[in-house]
Amino acid sequence: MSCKQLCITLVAICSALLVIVLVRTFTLVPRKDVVIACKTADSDFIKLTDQILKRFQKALQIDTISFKRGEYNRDQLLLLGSHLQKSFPVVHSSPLVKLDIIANYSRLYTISGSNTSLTPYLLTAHLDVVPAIAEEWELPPFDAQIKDEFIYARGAIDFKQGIMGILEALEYLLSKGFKPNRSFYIGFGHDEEVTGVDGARAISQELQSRGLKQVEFLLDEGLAVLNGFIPGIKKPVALIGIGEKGFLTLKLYVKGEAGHSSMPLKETAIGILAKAVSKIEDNPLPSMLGYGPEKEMLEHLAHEMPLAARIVMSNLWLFGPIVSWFFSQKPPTNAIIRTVTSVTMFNGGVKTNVLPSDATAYINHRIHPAQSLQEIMDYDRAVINDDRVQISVEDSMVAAAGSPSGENDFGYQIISNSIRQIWTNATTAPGMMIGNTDTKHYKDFTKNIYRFSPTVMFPGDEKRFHGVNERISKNNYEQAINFYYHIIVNADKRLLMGNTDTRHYAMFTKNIYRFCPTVMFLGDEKRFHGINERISKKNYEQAINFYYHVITNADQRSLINIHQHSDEL
Ligand SMILES: CCCCCCCC/C=C\CCCCCCCC(=O)N[C@@H](CC(N)=O)C(=O)O
Repeated sequence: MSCKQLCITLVAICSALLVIVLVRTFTLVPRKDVVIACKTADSDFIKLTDQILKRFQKALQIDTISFKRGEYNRDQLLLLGSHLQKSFPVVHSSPLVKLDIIANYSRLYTISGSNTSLTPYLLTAHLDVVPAIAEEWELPPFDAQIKDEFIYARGAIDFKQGIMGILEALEYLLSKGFKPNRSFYIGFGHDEEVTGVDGARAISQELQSRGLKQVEFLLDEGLAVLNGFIPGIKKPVALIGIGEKGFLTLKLYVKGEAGHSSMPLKETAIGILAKAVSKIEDNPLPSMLGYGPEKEMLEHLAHEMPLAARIVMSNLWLFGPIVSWFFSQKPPTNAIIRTVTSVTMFNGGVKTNVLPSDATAYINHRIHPAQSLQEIMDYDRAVINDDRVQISVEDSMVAAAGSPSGENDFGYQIISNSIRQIWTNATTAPGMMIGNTDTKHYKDFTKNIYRFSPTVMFPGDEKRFHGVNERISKNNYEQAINFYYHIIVNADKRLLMGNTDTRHYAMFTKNIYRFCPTVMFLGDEKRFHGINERISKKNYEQAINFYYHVITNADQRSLINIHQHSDEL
């Protein structure tokens, strides 16, 4: 090949790449329905009254701690149960609501809708919390005191705002005479923090034993309304978890030889294990960017970014390695691109002058959906590369596949629209839940599983999960209640509203109307996208005349000149 031919080929390749890059950059724009913003002045806005605030604080003061599987504060769970019972009298006395206590502490509410042809949906949350080291907190973790408009308490964002928010919304709706069309379930597990095997699993079994085969969608705790977490985006980003990382907890064990510390061996069990753990920390797993839900997330968000970032994020096939490096720099973004590794426990030795007879460490991996448990085990074994370290699986779960997040996916769009009604300046996108939830116990009921917590977060707040100073602002708790209100109201519809092309014109006007000049009788609705779609000749004539009048009427300067027929002029 001559030099000239080489140059032409290179220019052709670069031009082709440029075209692909630009086409992707400007065509990846997600669905945006026109939603009616929820305003504090709305007649159905649920205001955070003193009473509502007090019962939330009371729920937070009850320390429903889970310690390990089967080990949780049973008395406190019962106390929380009676607090819910007292706080929501309408919910607990409504003929539309049936409550079952499952496995002694978990709660399953069945809310009966009038239209049995609609598939029910499921809202879930958990009653338990993780322990808290009180001395490290600014305010005591189980007092629920308020400072600078924030309520500080263990469970404030994980996840008693969900429990109380859902019940406040339902109490309000029922007290206003709400009678749902679509049935729904509310499941509150009591041991989510220790994998939900006693609570959520039992709720799921109860639903199965009732013959429930399918739910339309499931909404559980999950990602949040994030401010400043995603490089390049200033506005809040509400991420809806469509997938969930798996986990793998490995036990590393080294058998040593006890003896007198005055005559040490070259290496002790603790020393051998420390080296293994150190190698694990020094060798993070590779980035999987582009192979899981994070790809969809970045492609959804690209159009919100400045041009350079937009080009990069729309074309991960080309710029993946740069983005991987960038995302690796901070724990929250690092968590979404790879399987992460945390050494969470290390035990060895019994006395200062005794050589340890053994040592144990636990490694907790959160697994990216593109990787298998076996791959991670093999990786660790190769990195440790020391047969004296025995590796065994303590617990595991494979990652959950991505739930649908398309333009016509009912559950996803209901959640996305409800979010945008509350956080009107937020953009929504599918994401990957980096922690684990109770959703694993419900996966047989639907592939439409979504994980979203109505929690507003700023950088640094992620450390409050299971950490110190967990808190929620009063305003955010009010938003959480109203978010669940809208979920219940929106999900009660049969079909997605705004399922038309109008969303593509939303930027031009807020005056968007949807009407078909079609005469319908009961039963005709099945003809839409069904069989025997038809229109009468007369109706078609009416349709023509309807559009004639739309055009002539809209041609007026203002409403006063509207007339019925031209012969009336
Ligand atoms: C670019 C986007 C970055 C994403 C940033 C995420 C910021 C933080 C948002 C949500 C964090 C969610 C993590 C909390 C998990 C809460 C649930 C939980 O704790 N589950 C337990 C359950 C268990 N024992 O299996 C868990 O350990 O995961």
